[in-house]
Amino acid sequence: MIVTAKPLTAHANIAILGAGAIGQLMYHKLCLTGQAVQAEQFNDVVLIGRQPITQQHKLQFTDHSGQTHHTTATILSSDDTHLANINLLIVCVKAYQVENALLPLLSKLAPNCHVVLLHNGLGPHLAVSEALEHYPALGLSLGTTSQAALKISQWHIKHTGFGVTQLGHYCGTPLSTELKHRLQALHRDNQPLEWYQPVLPILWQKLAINAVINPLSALNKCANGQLAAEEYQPQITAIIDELVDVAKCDGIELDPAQLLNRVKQVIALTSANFSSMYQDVTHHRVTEIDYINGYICQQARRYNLAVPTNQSLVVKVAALSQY
Ligand SMILES: NC(=O)C1=CN([C@@H]2O[C@H](COP(=O)(O)OP(=O)(O)OC[C@H]3O[C@@H](n4cnc5c(N)ncnc54)[C@H](OP(=O)(O)O)[C@@H]3O)[C@@H](O)[C@H]2O)C=CC1
Ligand SMILES: CC(C)(CO)C(=O)C(=O)O
Repeated sequence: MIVTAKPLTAHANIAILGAGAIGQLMYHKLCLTGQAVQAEQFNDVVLIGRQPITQQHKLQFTDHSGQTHHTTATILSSDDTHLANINLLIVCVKAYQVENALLPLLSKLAPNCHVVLLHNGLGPHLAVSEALEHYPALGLSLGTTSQAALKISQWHIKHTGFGVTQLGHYCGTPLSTELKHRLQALHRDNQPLEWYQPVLPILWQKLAINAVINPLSALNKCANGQLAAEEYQPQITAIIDELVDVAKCDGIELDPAQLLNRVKQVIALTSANFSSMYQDVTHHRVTEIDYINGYICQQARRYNLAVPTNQSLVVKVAALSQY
């Protein structure tokens, strides 16, 4: 199916920062309706890339049924004046890229723009919410997705995994009902979009999943499913127990037994997957360890808690990343 985007107009009011795998997935999910006639109605989305000038690019999206869709997207440069029209900005860069990518944009967005952070790990929301204090009409929501996408080439992605996208308000002006409704497009292929208030407990739960699966799979060079083996269980329990203690000091009550069950469930559900950290290490890319187990350690320091298991995983993964 070919959907032709109109040139950028004042109607373009949703921007996705980070034109990578998840950024392009969100773009397609927000734009494509399966019917060209409707697709034009949803031509209000642009991507923000690293290019110094705004460009139009042909994108390809291979959906879960193997069908490839072609669209033309506007890739906005980070100093395009059209940023002033953006009232919903979905940030889809890696956790360690959020501050550099987002903070310089804040003064250029519509004054009532709502920002949504959608990355693995935790931590960038602290710096972002501090920066938002200078922009009282802006708002911040946080989220996480279990959808997955693979970059086939720079402008071609494949939808590789299904799952829930979980979002919730964090600070500033809440997301308008109209934009919330518009985000329901993310749910169009029956993958749940869930709203949480407060959102942090759900993000800590996702953090637990990543804090167990990502470093253990990277260090043991194994698929997620192998972590069900008996030999990993003491370490898994220790990672979770430490995380639960830190979260408690942060005001988040988590049930360690429930969390352990959830982690085991995700290990089983994603048994054939190689985690993103395993893949980052294999391809000599920077990992998100500082925002996963590293975030647990950072918060533990604030509360004078010892988290030796998480600390040793941070050190070991950092050492692995040097080769
Ligand atoms: N891929 C997946 O299936 C899943 C990913 N996630 C999470 O989603 C987040 C994004 O992951 P993913 O999409 O895979 O990562 P990618 O590296 O594919 O995408 C990030 C994109 O952001 C771009 N970017 C970085 N900094 C800037 C900047 N300053 N200005 C403009 N663009 C910038 C990157 O460009 P460049 O490449 O040039 O750095 C890249 O295109 C991560 O936290 C990941 O853990 C969660 C669930 C599944
Ligand atoms: C859930 C999990 C562990 C799936 O592989 C993931 O989010 C990741 O790889 O980063």
